[in-house]
Amino acid sequence: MMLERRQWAFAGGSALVILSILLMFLWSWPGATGLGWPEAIDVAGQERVPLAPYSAVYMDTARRTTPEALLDRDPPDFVELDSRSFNQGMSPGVLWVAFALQELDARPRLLSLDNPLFDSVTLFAQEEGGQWREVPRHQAVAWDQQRRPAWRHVFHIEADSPASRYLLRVETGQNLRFHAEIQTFEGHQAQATRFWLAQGGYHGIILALAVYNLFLLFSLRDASYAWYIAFILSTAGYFLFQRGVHLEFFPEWGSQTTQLLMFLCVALLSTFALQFTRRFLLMRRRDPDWDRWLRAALPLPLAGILLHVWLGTAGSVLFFSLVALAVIVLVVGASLRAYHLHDFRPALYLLLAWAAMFVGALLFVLGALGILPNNLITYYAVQVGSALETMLLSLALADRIRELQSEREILVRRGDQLERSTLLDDLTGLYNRRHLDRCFPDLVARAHSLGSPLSVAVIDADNFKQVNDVHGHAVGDQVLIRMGQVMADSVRRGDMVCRYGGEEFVVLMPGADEAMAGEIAERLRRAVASQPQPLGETSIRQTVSIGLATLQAEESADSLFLRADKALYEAKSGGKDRVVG
Ligand SMILES: Nc1nc2c(ncn2[C@@H]2O[C@H](COP(=O)(O)OP(=O)(O)OP(=O)(O)O)[C@@H](O)[C@H]2O)c(=O)[nH]1
Repeated sequence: MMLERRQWAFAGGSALVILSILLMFLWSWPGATGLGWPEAIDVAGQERVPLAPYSAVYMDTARRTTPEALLDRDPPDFVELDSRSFNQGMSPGVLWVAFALQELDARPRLLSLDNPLFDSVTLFAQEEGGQWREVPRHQAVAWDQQRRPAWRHVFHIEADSPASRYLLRVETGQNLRFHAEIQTFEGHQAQATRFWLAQGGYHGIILALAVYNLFLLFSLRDASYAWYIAFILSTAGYFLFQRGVHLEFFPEWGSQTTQLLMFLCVALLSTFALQFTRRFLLMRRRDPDWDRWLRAALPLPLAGILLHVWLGTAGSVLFFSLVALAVIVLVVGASLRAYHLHDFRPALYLLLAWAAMFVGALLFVLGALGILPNNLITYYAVQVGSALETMLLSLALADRIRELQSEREILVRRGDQLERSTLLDDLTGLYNRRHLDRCFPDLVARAHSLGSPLSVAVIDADNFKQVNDVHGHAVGDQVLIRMGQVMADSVRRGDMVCRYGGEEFVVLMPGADEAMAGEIAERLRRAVASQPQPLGETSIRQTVSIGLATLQAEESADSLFLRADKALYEAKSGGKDRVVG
């Protein structure tokens, strides 16, 4: 019984929700209406007046080309739109904007649209007799000083014969979003100047950073610089085409070519962003799991270009929006992982860079949706975000080099330590036999080539077995350590003292002839004998026997060593605690 009541409640609730959605849908469904004219705009004394608040907007899915054809239908079949922000997303038809103008003041006016990428934009004015005529396009002076129709959809509203009613027709296969203003010539000029300043500033920053990082690429030979340059150039390319900068120089390119170039730039910048992130964060080595996802996403942008013809403009916009979203999720995820999981500090700059771009895009979208005012800040927000992103990425690269260098230094230091530890004797800290074997032949060769003397002493502790037997191995070790210190202190700087093994030592004396070597060896013998190893109340006096030999002409290292060893044998058999050589 309980279960049944619950089922009823569930069904009732669902029905209520579905009903309210249906009602909301019907409520918001725009009905067909006749063409209504909004209140006439009074532009007198104003430099720039936005058109949106003073206009009525209609969607004509039959895509009629003239006002006569549009108004001919009875009952009318076009639909009045609620929005006054000229932002319809992907357009299902032709947008008609109706507005009326009050008598103009003495200054001529222009109607200017900020989006240059529409397929066709026409302005119609109603004559006294009721018939419609096409308003001529504004002839602008281009970069080559030639006058030609403005590429930015600008219409010349004649001052002497102001028509009271106007119809603006906008047709496009892409996003139907624009901002329109009625401007004086001066207002128009000021806007154009600001536009070129902003574009010049943005592309200047990108170019400067591209050149700077190109130098770094050549000197550091790190592929992440190449991917960075490719990424910022394709991003700049996107803005160049999106803003219509190229149309100033190539007005014949038109909206279709521009659209394709924009898709190409988005595909390239997505690919380069992925590659840059993979390389920058050394993902193949440090985060292979996440790297697999980035690699899997790599072919997507290219596929979008290949599928472009089949997808059409609307499909391509959707496809590339999804690709861009996937790329953002992947690169932000990779940066977060690098920072949090692997403590890679440069990833923080990367995150800041993506955040700058994201905030810029958000402001732009909010401006476009009419949630924020559609002003200079929101209009240029993406480009400002992109410029900030570019600079932060450049900082990220610098920080990364510093981080990698310090990592490398630690490795080198560790390597040095390792290298040193393989050359030194564990017990005494003197050089070990391996180092002696490596250096001895080199020193002999150098002595021969320079004609300088070289002597070698082979030293053996006397009766050392007794020390071990009487006092134990640990005390024996202490005696060996102390002997090593005393020997190292007794020789000259540049002489090399090695522990050859057990209680046997070797001293190489470059530059020491027979006499000098004898002096050094005698000093060493005396020093060892006169500095006993303290042991509780008493001490252990240790002596050494030394065999000496000095390099002869063309003698080999082996022969020199053998002679010194023989001399040691003589010193031992001669009574120990002496130098023979
Ligand atoms: N404590 C200690 N003893 C060592 C070490 N290496 C070798 N010995 C000892 O040194 C002693 C060498 O003894 P022998 O070769 O008989 O020579 P000796 O007693 O010094 O006699 P002579 O060389 O003839 O004067 C042995 O008892 C070895 O165990 C070491 O690293 N530590």
